[in-house]
Amino acid sequence: MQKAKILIIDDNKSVLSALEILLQFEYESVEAISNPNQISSYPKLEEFDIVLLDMNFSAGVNTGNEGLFWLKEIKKKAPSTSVIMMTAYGAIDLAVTAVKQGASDFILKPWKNEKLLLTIKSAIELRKSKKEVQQLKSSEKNLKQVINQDKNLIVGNSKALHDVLNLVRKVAKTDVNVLITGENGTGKELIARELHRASTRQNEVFIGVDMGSISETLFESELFGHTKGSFTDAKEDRAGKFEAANSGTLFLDEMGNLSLQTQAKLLSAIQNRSIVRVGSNKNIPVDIRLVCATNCNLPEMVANGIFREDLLYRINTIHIEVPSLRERENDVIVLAEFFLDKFSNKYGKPQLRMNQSAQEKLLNYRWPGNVRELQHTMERAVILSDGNVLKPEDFLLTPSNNNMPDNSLATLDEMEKQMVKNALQKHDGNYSAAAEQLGVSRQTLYNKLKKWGMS
Ligand SMILES: Nc1ncnc2c1ncn2[C@@H]1O[C@H](COP(=O)(O)OP(=O)(O)OP(=O)(O)O)[C@@H](O)[C@H]1O
Repeated sequence: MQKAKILIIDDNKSVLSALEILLQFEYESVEAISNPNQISSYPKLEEFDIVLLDMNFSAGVNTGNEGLFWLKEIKKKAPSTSVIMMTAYGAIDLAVTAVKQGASDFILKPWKNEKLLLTIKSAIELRKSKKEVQQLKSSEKNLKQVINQDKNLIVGNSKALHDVLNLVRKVAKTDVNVLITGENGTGKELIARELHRASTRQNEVFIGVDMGSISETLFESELFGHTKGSFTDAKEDRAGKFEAANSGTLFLDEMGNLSLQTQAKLLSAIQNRSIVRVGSNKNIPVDIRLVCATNCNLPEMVANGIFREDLLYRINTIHIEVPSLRERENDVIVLAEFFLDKFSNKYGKPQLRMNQSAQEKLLNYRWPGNVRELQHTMERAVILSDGNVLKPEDFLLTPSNNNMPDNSLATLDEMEKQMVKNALQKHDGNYSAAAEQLGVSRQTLYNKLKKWGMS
Protein backbone atom coordinates (compact mmCIF):
# COMPACT_ATOMS: atom_id res chain seq x y z
CA MET A 1 0.00 0.00 0.00
CA GLN A 2 1.55 3.28 -1.09
CA LYS A 3 1.32 6.47 0.92
CA ALA A 4 -0.62 8.80 -1.37
CA LYS A 5 -3.95 10.61 -1.40
CA ILE A 6 -6.04 10.37 -4.57
CA LEU A 7 -9.25 12.15 -5.59
CA ILE A 8 -11.33 10.86 -8.53
CA ILE A 9 -13.82 13.21 -10.22
CA ASP A 10 -16.15 11.70 -12.83
CA ASP A 11 -19.91 11.94 -13.38
CA ASN A 12 -20.09 8.33 -14.56
CA LYS A 13 -20.89 6.31 -11.41
CA SER A 14 -19.59 2.99 -12.81
CA VAL A 15 -16.26 4.62 -13.79
CA LEU A 16 -16.03 6.09 -10.30
CA SER A 17 -16.61 2.84 -8.45
CA ALA A 18 -14.34 0.80 -10.77
CA LEU A 19 -11.49 3.25 -10.19
CA GLU A 20 -12.17 3.49 -6.47
CA ILE A 21 -12.04 -0.30 -6.06
CA LEU A 22 -8.84 -0.61 -8.12
CA LEU A 23 -6.99 2.23 -6.39
CA GLN A 24 -8.06 1.37 -2.83
CA PHE A 25 -5.84 -1.72 -3.03
CA GLU A 26 -2.85 0.38 -4.04
CA TYR A 27 -3.10 3.69 -2.19
CA GLU A 28 -3.67 4.68 1.40
CA SER A 29 -6.48 7.17 0.76
CA VAL A 30 -8.89 7.30 -2.20
CA GLU A 31 -11.94 9.57 -2.44
CA ALA A 32 -14.44 9.86 -5.29
CA ILE A 33 -16.92 12.58 -6.26
CA SER A 34 -19.29 12.74 -9.20
CA ASN A 35 -19.83 16.49 -9.33
CA PRO A 36 -16.82 18.79 -9.82
CA ASN A 37 -18.70 21.63 -8.10
CA GLN A 38 -17.89 19.78 -4.87
CA ILE A 39 -14.24 20.77 -5.33
CA SER A 40 -14.96 24.04 -3.56
CA SER A 41 -16.00 22.09 -0.44
CA TYR A 42 -12.54 20.50 -0.26
CA PRO A 43 -10.69 23.13 1.76
CA LYS A 44 -7.53 21.05 1.82
CA LEU A 45 -7.43 20.13 -1.84
CA GLU A 46 -3.65 20.57 -1.84
CA GLU A 47 -3.35 17.55 0.45
CA PHE A 48 -4.24 15.32 -2.50
CA ASP A 49 -1.25 14.08 -4.39
CA ILE A 50 -3.27 13.21 -7.47
CA VAL A 51 -6.62 14.24 -8.94
CA LEU A 52 -8.03 12.02 -11.69
CA LEU A 53 -10.29 14.38 -13.61
CA ASP A 54 -12.81 13.56 -16.32
CA MET A 55 -12.81 15.92 -19.31
CA ASN A 56 -16.59 16.02 -19.88
CA PHE A 57 -19.33 16.42 -17.33
CA SER A 58 -22.53 17.87 -18.85
CA ALA A 59 -24.37 14.97 -20.51
CA GLY A 60 -24.10 15.05 -24.28
CA VAL A 61 -21.43 17.73 -24.37
CA ASN A 62 -18.02 16.59 -25.51
CA THR A 63 -16.07 19.77 -25.99
CA GLY A 64 -13.83 18.97 -23.02
CA ASN A 65 -14.09 22.59 -21.96
CA GLU A 66 -15.53 21.58 -18.60
CA GLY A 67 -12.45 19.49 -17.94
CA LEU A 68 -10.14 22.39 -18.86
CA PHE A 69 -12.20 24.71 -16.66
CA TRP A 70 -11.98 22.40 -13.63
CA LEU A 71 -8.29 21.77 -14.27
CA LYS A 72 -7.72 25.51 -13.97
CA GLU A 73 -9.77 25.66 -10.76
CA ILE A 74 -7.84 22.80 -9.16
CA LYS A 75 -4.48 24.29 -10.16
CA LYS A 76 -5.56 27.61 -8.66
CA LYS A 77 -6.47 26.01 -5.31
CA ALA A 78 -3.71 23.40 -5.23
CA PRO A 79 -0.84 24.28 -7.57
CA SER A 80 1.36 21.40 -6.51
CA THR A 81 -1.30 18.66 -6.85
CA SER A 82 -0.86 16.61 -10.03
CA VAL A 83 -3.93 16.39 -12.23
CA ILE A 84 -4.37 13.44 -14.62
CA MET A 85 -7.06 13.96 -17.24
CA MET A 86 -9.34 11.09 -18.30
CA THR A 87 -10.58 11.33 -21.82
CA ALA A 88 -12.31 9.21 -24.42
CA TYR A 89 -10.41 7.88 -27.38
CA GLY A 90 -10.59 10.48 -30.18
CA ALA A 91 -10.12 13.47 -27.89
CA ILE A 92 -6.35 13.28 -27.67
CA ASP A 93 -5.83 16.82 -29.01
CA LEU A 94 -7.87 18.11 -26.11
CA ALA A 95 -5.84 16.07 -23.64
CA VAL A 96 -2.65 17.56 -25.10
CA THR A 97 -4.14 21.03 -24.55
CA ALA A 98 -4.83 20.06 -20.94
CA VAL A 99 -1.20 18.99 -20.46
CA LYS A 100 -0.10 22.35 -21.88
CA GLN A 101 -2.36 24.03 -19.35
CA GLY A 102 -0.82 22.22 -16.38
CA ALA A 103 -2.17 18.65 -16.30
CA SER A 104 0.64 16.24 -15.56
CA ASP A 105 -0.65 13.49 -17.93
CA PHE A 106 -3.80 11.92 -19.41
CA ILE A 107 -5.29 8.45 -19.74
CA LEU A 108 -7.66 7.15 -22.36
CA LYS A 109 -10.95 5.48 -21.50
CA PRO A 110 -11.37 2.56 -21.45
CA TRP A 111 -8.10 2.22 -19.62
CA LYS A 112 -5.76 -0.68 -19.00
CA ASN A 113 -5.20 -1.10 -15.26
CA GLU A 114 -1.41 -1.52 -15.45
CA LYS A 115 -1.05 1.55 -17.67
CA LEU A 116 -3.29 3.58 -15.36
CA LEU A 117 -1.28 2.56 -12.26
CA LEU A 118 1.98 3.39 -14.00
CA THR A 119 0.71 6.83 -15.01
CA ILE A 120 -0.38 7.54 -11.43
CA LYS A 121 2.95 6.28 -10.05
CA SER A 122 4.99 8.61 -12.25
CA ALA A 123 2.69 11.55 -11.46
CA ILE A 124 3.24 10.91 -7.74
CA GLU A 125 7.01 10.81 -8.24
CA LEU A 126 6.86 14.03 -10.25
CA ARG A 127 4.91 15.73 -7.47
CA LYS A 128 7.40 14.47 -4.90
CA SER A 129 10.38 15.88 -6.78
CA LYS A 130 8.56 19.16 -7.44
CA LYS A 131 7.95 19.44 -3.70
CA GLU A 132 11.62 18.72 -2.98
CA VAL A 133 12.73 21.37 -5.48
CA GLN A 134 10.35 23.87 -3.85
CA GLN A 135 11.70 23.04 -0.39
CA LEU A 136 15.30 23.28 -1.59
CA LYS A 137 14.62 26.64 -3.23
CA SER A 138 13.07 28.05 -0.10
CA SER A 139 15.83 26.76 2.17
CA GLU A 140 18.43 28.10 -0.30
CA LYS A 141 16.73 31.50 -0.09
CA ASN A 142 16.75 31.36 3.71
CA LEU A 143 20.38 30.29 3.79
CA LYS A 144 21.42 33.13 1.48
CA GLN A 145 19.59 35.59 3.72
CA VAL A 146 21.35 34.24 6.81
CA ILE A 147 24.77 34.18 5.13
CA ASN A 148 24.45 37.68 3.72
CA GLN A 149 23.08 39.20 6.91
CA ASP A 150 24.60 42.51 7.75
CA LYS A 151 26.42 41.09 10.75
CA ASN A 152 29.90 42.02 9.53
CA LEU A 153 29.96 45.56 10.77
CA ILE A 154 33.11 47.41 9.72
CA VAL A 155 34.20 49.60 12.60
CA GLY A 156 36.67 52.50 12.36
CA ASN A 157 36.92 56.27 11.98
CA SER A 158 40.35 56.62 10.40
CA LYS A 159 40.80 58.33 7.04
CA ALA A 160 42.74 55.30 5.80
CA LEU A 161 39.75 53.01 6.42
CA HIS A 162 37.27 55.51 4.97
CA ASP A 163 39.35 55.73 1.77
CA VAL A 164 39.17 51.94 1.47
CA LEU A 165 35.41 51.92 2.01
CA ASN A 166 34.92 54.67 -0.58
CA LEU A 167 36.83 52.61 -3.10
CA VAL A 168 34.77 49.54 -2.19
CA ARG A 169 31.52 51.41 -2.84
CA LYS A 170 32.80 52.69 -6.20
CA VAL A 171 33.78 49.28 -7.54
CA ALA A 172 31.04 47.22 -5.87
CA LYS A 173 28.46 47.91 -8.58
CA THR A 174 30.79 46.78 -11.36
CA ASP A 175 31.79 43.20 -12.04
CA VAL A 176 35.55 43.79 -12.22
CA ASN A 177 37.99 41.44 -10.50
CA VAL A 178 39.31 42.85 -7.25
CA LEU A 179 42.53 42.02 -5.42
CA ILE A 180 42.60 42.87 -1.71
CA THR A 181 45.99 42.99 -0.04
CA GLY A 182 47.12 43.76 3.48
CA GLU A 183 48.75 42.20 6.51
CA ASN A 184 47.18 39.30 8.41
CA GLY A 185 44.07 40.21 10.36
CA THR A 186 43.56 43.66 8.79
CA GLY A 187 40.02 42.78 7.69
CA LYS A 188 40.51 41.68 4.08
CA GLU A 189 37.71 39.13 4.24
CA LEU A 190 35.43 41.70 5.86
CA ILE A 191 36.14 44.08 2.96
CA ALA A 192 35.44 41.30 0.45
CA ARG A 193 32.07 40.66 2.12
CA GLU A 194 31.31 44.38 2.04
CA LEU A 195 32.05 44.40 -1.70
CA HIS A 196 29.53 41.60 -2.13
CA ARG A 197 26.94 43.28 0.11
CA ALA A 198 27.15 46.52 -1.85
CA SER A 199 27.03 44.78 -5.25
CA THR A 200 24.10 43.83 -7.46
CA ARG A 201 24.81 40.22 -6.44
CA GLN A 202 23.95 40.89 -2.79
CA ASN A 203 21.02 38.43 -2.80
CA GLU A 204 23.17 35.64 -4.15
CA VAL A 205 25.83 33.63 -2.34
CA PHE A 206 29.27 34.71 -1.18
CA ILE A 207 31.57 31.68 -1.30
CA GLY A 208 34.94 31.98 0.43
CA VAL A 209 37.80 29.57 -0.26
CA ASP A 210 41.03 29.43 1.75
CA MET A 211 43.44 28.53 -1.03
CA GLY A 212 46.18 27.89 1.53
CA SER A 213 44.30 24.98 3.06
CA ILE A 214 43.54 23.07 -0.14
CA SER A 215 46.03 20.34 -0.96
CA GLU A 216 47.53 20.19 -4.43
CA THR A 217 45.80 16.89 -5.19
CA LEU A 218 42.31 18.08 -4.23
CA PHE A 219 42.66 21.53 -5.77
CA GLU A 220 40.81 20.82 -9.02
CA SER A 221 38.05 18.78 -7.43
CA GLU A 222 37.46 21.38 -4.68
CA LEU A 223 37.31 24.30 -7.07
CA PHE A 224 35.86 22.77 -10.23
CA GLY A 225 33.97 19.74 -8.85
CA HIS A 226 34.10 16.14 -10.02
CA THR A 227 32.02 13.39 -11.56
CA LYS A 228 31.20 10.13 -9.78
CA GLY A 229 34.04 7.60 -10.04
CA SER A 230 36.61 10.10 -11.34
CA PHE A 231 38.83 9.14 -8.38
CA THR A 232 38.60 6.68 -5.48
CA ASP A 233 36.71 8.95 -3.09
CA ALA A 234 34.41 10.44 -5.71
CA LYS A 235 31.27 8.59 -4.61
CA GLU A 236 28.91 10.98 -6.37
CA ASP A 237 28.86 13.94 -8.76
CA ARG A 238 29.80 17.11 -6.89
CA ALA A 239 29.90 20.76 -7.85
CA GLY A 240 33.03 22.73 -6.93
CA LYS A 241 33.29 26.21 -5.42
CA PHE A 242 33.14 27.97 -8.82
CA GLU A 243 29.77 26.39 -9.62
CA ALA A 244 28.51 26.90 -6.05
CA ALA A 245 29.28 30.61 -6.37
CA ASN A 246 27.41 30.93 -9.68
CA SER A 247 25.54 34.28 -9.87
CA GLY A 248 27.31 35.37 -6.67
CA THR A 249 30.79 36.29 -5.46
CA LEU A 250 33.75 33.91 -5.25
CA PHE A 251 36.34 34.99 -2.69
CA LEU A 252 39.73 33.31 -3.05
CA ASP A 253 41.80 33.98 0.07
CA GLU A 254 45.54 33.35 0.57
CA MET A 255 46.26 33.59 -3.17
CA GLY A 256 50.01 33.73 -2.52
CA ASN A 257 50.01 30.08 -1.46
CA LEU A 258 49.38 28.50 -4.86
CA SER A 259 51.87 26.37 -6.74
CA LEU A 260 52.64 27.35 -10.35
CA GLN A 261 50.70 24.31 -11.53
CA THR A 262 47.51 25.27 -9.69
CA GLN A 263 47.94 28.89 -10.78
CA ALA A 264 47.76 27.72 -14.42
CA LYS A 265 44.52 25.82 -13.80
CA LEU A 266 42.99 28.75 -11.99
CA LEU A 267 44.00 31.17 -14.73
CA SER A 268 42.30 29.06 -17.36
CA ALA A 269 39.01 28.97 -15.39
CA ILE A 270 39.11 32.72 -14.76
CA GLN A 271 39.95 33.52 -18.38
CA ASN A 272 37.29 31.27 -19.88
CA ARG A 273 34.65 31.98 -17.22
CA SER A 274 33.91 28.28 -17.37
CA ILE A 275 35.08 25.13 -15.63
CA VAL A 276 35.32 21.42 -16.43
CA ARG A 277 34.59 19.00 -13.58
CA VAL A 278 37.30 16.40 -12.89
CA GLY A 279 36.39 13.28 -14.89
CA SER A 280 34.21 15.16 -17.36
CA ASN A 281 34.89 16.93 -20.63
CA LYS A 282 31.87 19.22 -20.52
CA ASN A 283 32.46 22.94 -20.20
CA ILE A 284 30.21 24.52 -17.59
CA PRO A 285 29.92 28.32 -17.84
CA VAL A 286 30.05 30.18 -14.53
CA ASP A 287 28.93 33.72 -13.80
CA ILE A 288 30.93 34.90 -10.81
CA ARG A 289 32.36 38.07 -9.39
CA LEU A 290 35.93 37.27 -8.43
CA VAL A 291 37.56 38.78 -5.35
CA CYS A 292 41.02 37.57 -4.32
CA ALA A 293 43.09 38.35 -1.24
CA THR A 294 46.61 37.84 -0.02
CA ASN A 295 49.10 39.12 2.52
CA CYS A 296 51.97 38.34 0.12
CA ASN A 297 53.66 40.77 -2.20
CA LEU A 298 52.48 39.30 -5.51
CA PRO A 299 54.51 41.63 -7.82
CA GLU A 300 57.59 40.57 -5.85
CA MET A 301 56.60 36.93 -6.26
CA VAL A 302 56.18 37.54 -10.01
CA ALA A 303 59.70 38.99 -10.11
CA ASN A 304 60.93 35.90 -8.26
CA GLY A 305 59.25 33.62 -10.78
CA ILE A 306 56.89 32.01 -8.28
CA PHE A 307 53.66 33.75 -9.29
CA ARG A 308 52.31 34.00 -12.85
CA GLU A 309 52.28 37.52 -14.18
CA ASP A 310 49.25 36.83 -16.41
CA LEU A 311 47.29 35.56 -13.38
CA LEU A 312 48.20 38.67 -11.39
CA TYR A 313 46.95 40.90 -14.23
CA ARG A 314 43.72 38.91 -14.41
CA ILE A 315 42.89 39.16 -10.72
CA ASN A 316 43.88 42.74 -9.93
CA THR A 317 41.82 44.90 -12.25
CA ILE A 318 41.19 46.91 -9.10
CA HIS A 319 43.60 46.70 -6.19
CA ILE A 320 42.47 47.51 -2.66
CA GLU A 321 45.17 47.77 0.00
CA VAL A 322 43.79 47.41 3.52
CA PRO A 323 45.99 49.45 5.88
CA SER A 324 47.53 47.85 8.94
CA LEU A 325 46.13 48.88 12.32
CA ARG A 326 49.38 50.83 12.96
CA GLU A 327 48.45 53.07 10.02
CA ARG A 328 45.00 53.86 11.45
CA GLU A 329 45.72 54.81 15.00
CA ASN A 330 42.33 56.48 15.47
CA ASP A 331 40.77 53.08 15.04
CA VAL A 332 42.55 51.28 17.88
CA ILE A 333 40.38 52.72 20.67
CA VAL A 334 37.19 52.73 18.57
CA LEU A 335 37.72 49.05 17.76
CA ALA A 336 38.77 48.21 21.33
CA GLU A 337 35.53 49.82 22.63
CA PHE A 338 33.54 47.93 20.02
CA PHE A 339 35.05 44.58 21.04
CA LEU A 340 34.75 45.45 24.74
CA ASP A 341 31.05 46.09 24.22
CA LYS A 342 30.61 42.91 22.21
CA PHE A 343 32.45 40.59 24.61
CA SER A 344 31.28 42.16 27.86
CA ASN A 345 27.70 41.53 26.71
CA LYS A 346 28.57 38.04 25.52
CA TYR A 347 30.20 37.08 28.81
CA GLY A 348 27.64 38.78 31.06
CA LYS A 349 29.83 41.70 32.25
CA PRO A 350 28.05 44.73 30.77
CA GLN A 351 29.52 47.18 33.35
CA LEU A 352 33.10 46.61 32.22
CA ARG A 353 35.08 49.73 31.14
CA MET A 354 38.74 50.54 30.28
CA ASN A 355 40.76 53.08 32.24
CA GLN A 356 43.00 55.73 30.63
CA SER A 357 46.28 53.88 31.14
CA ALA A 358 44.77 50.72 29.65
CA GLN A 359 43.86 52.72 26.54
CA GLU A 360 47.39 54.13 26.41
CA LYS A 361 48.86 50.65 26.51
CA LEU A 362 46.70 49.67 23.53
CA LEU A 363 47.71 52.85 21.64
CA ASN A 364 51.42 52.27 22.22
CA TYR A 365 51.40 48.72 20.91
CA ARG A 366 52.33 47.89 17.29
CA TRP A 367 49.59 45.27 16.65
CA PRO A 368 51.48 42.89 14.34
CA GLY A 369 48.35 40.70 14.21
CA ASN A 370 46.20 43.78 13.49
CA VAL A 371 42.45 43.79 14.21
CA ARG A 372 42.31 40.05 14.83
CA GLU A 373 44.96 40.38 17.56
CA LEU A 374 43.11 43.33 19.11
CA GLN A 375 39.89 41.31 19.05
CA HIS A 376 41.54 38.35 20.81
CA THR A 377 43.25 40.66 23.32
CA MET A 378 39.92 42.24 24.26
CA GLU A 379 38.11 38.91 24.49
CA ARG A 380 40.81 37.44 26.75
CA ALA A 381 40.82 40.55 28.96
CA VAL A 382 37.02 40.47 29.33
CA ILE A 383 36.98 36.78 30.21
CA LEU A 384 39.77 37.09 32.81
CA SER A 385 38.73 40.43 34.36
CA ASP A 386 37.59 40.43 37.98
CA GLY A 387 36.35 43.96 38.62
CA ASN A 388 34.51 46.53 36.53
CA VAL A 389 37.61 48.27 35.13
CA LEU A 390 40.14 46.93 32.65
CA LYS A 391 43.69 47.99 33.56
CA PRO A 392 46.93 47.78 31.53
CA GLU A 393 47.92 44.50 33.18
CA ASP A 394 44.71 42.89 31.86
CA PHE A 395 46.10 43.12 28.33
CA LEU A 396 48.57 40.41 27.53
CA LEU A 397 50.63 41.80 24.66
CA THR A 398 53.68 40.21 23.09
CA PRO A 399 56.71 42.50 22.53
CA SER A 400 55.99 43.83 19.06
CA ASN A 401 59.48 43.75 17.56
CA ASN A 402 60.06 40.23 18.65
CA ASN A 403 60.99 38.13 15.66
CA MET A 404 62.26 35.26 17.74
CA PRO A 405 60.31 32.04 17.75
CA ASP A 406 57.77 31.40 20.48
CA ASN A 407 59.49 29.10 22.98
CA SER A 408 56.24 27.41 23.86
CA LEU A 409 56.21 25.78 20.44
CA ALA A 410 56.62 22.06 20.81
CA THR A 411 59.13 20.94 18.20
CA LEU A 412 62.22 22.20 16.41
CA ASP A 413 60.29 21.99 13.16
CA GLU A 414 57.57 24.25 14.54
CA MET A 415 60.13 26.76 15.80
CA GLU A 416 61.79 26.77 12.39
CA LYS A 417 58.43 27.31 10.73
CA GLN A 418 57.68 30.21 13.07
CA MET A 419 61.06 31.84 12.32
CA VAL A 420 60.40 31.58 8.59
CA LYS A 421 56.89 33.00 9.00
CA ASN A 422 58.21 35.94 11.03
CA ALA A 423 60.95 36.66 8.50
CA LEU A 424 58.49 36.58 5.60
CA GLN A 425 56.08 38.81 7.47
CA LYS A 426 58.82 41.27 8.29
CA HIS A 427 59.87 41.48 4.63
CA ASP A 428 56.34 41.58 3.21
CA GLY A 429 56.66 38.15 1.58
CA ASN A 430 59.97 39.00 -0.10
CA TYR A 431 61.68 35.59 -0.33
CA SER A 432 65.17 36.93 -1.04
CA ALA A 433 65.19 39.31 1.94
CA ALA A 434 63.67 36.68 4.27
CA ALA A 435 66.24 34.09 3.13
CA GLU A 436 69.07 36.56 3.72
CA GLN A 437 67.86 37.30 7.24
CA LEU A 438 67.61 33.59 8.01
CA GLY A 439 71.04 32.90 6.54
CA VAL A 440 69.86 30.36 3.96
CA SER A 441 69.62 30.41 0.18
CA ARG A 442 66.35 31.36 -1.53
CA GLN A 443 66.08 27.81 -2.86
CA THR A 444 66.42 26.34 0.67
CA LEU A 445 63.72 28.69 1.89
CA TYR A 446 61.47 27.76 -1.03
CA ASN A 447 62.05 24.02 -0.40
CA LYS A 448 61.10 24.42 3.25
CA LEU A 449 57.93 26.32 2.39
CA LYS A 450 57.03 23.64 -0.11
CA LYS A 451 57.61 20.91 2.49
CA TRP A 452 55.23 22.67 4.89
CA GLY A 453 52.68 23.31 2.14
CA MET A 454 53.25 27.08 2.53
CA SER A 455 54.73 27.79 -0.93
N1 LIG B 1 37.15 47.22 10.84
C1 LIG B 1 36.74 46.14 11.52
N2 LIG B 1 35.67 46.22 12.29
C2 LIG B 1 35.25 45.15 13.01
N3 LIG B 1 35.86 43.95 12.99
C3 LIG B 1 36.94 43.82 12.22
C4 LIG B 1 37.43 44.89 11.43
N4 LIG B 1 38.51 44.46 10.74
C5 LIG B 1 38.67 43.18 11.07
N5 LIG B 1 37.74 42.76 11.96
C6 LIG B 1 37.61 41.42 12.56
O1 LIG B 1 38.94 40.92 12.70
C7 LIG B 1 39.00 39.55 12.34
C8 LIG B 1 39.97 39.37 11.18
O2 LIG B 1 39.42 39.94 10.01
P1 LIG B 1 39.55 39.24 8.59
O3 LIG B 1 39.43 37.76 8.71
O4 LIG B 1 38.63 39.93 7.65
O5 LIG B 1 41.07 39.61 8.26
P2 LIG B 1 41.97 39.12 7.07
O6 LIG B 1 42.80 40.28 6.68
O7 LIG B 1 41.14 38.49 6.02
O8 LIG B 1 42.87 38.01 7.80
P3 LIG B 1 43.86 36.93 7.13
O9 LIG B 1 44.96 37.69 6.46
O10 LIG B 1 44.38 36.16 8.31
O11 LIG B 1 43.03 36.11 6.20
C9 LIG B 1 37.59 39.14 11.99
O12 LIG B 1 36.99 38.54 13.11
C10 LIG B 1 36.90 40.45 11.63
O13 LIG B 1 35.53 40.38 11.90
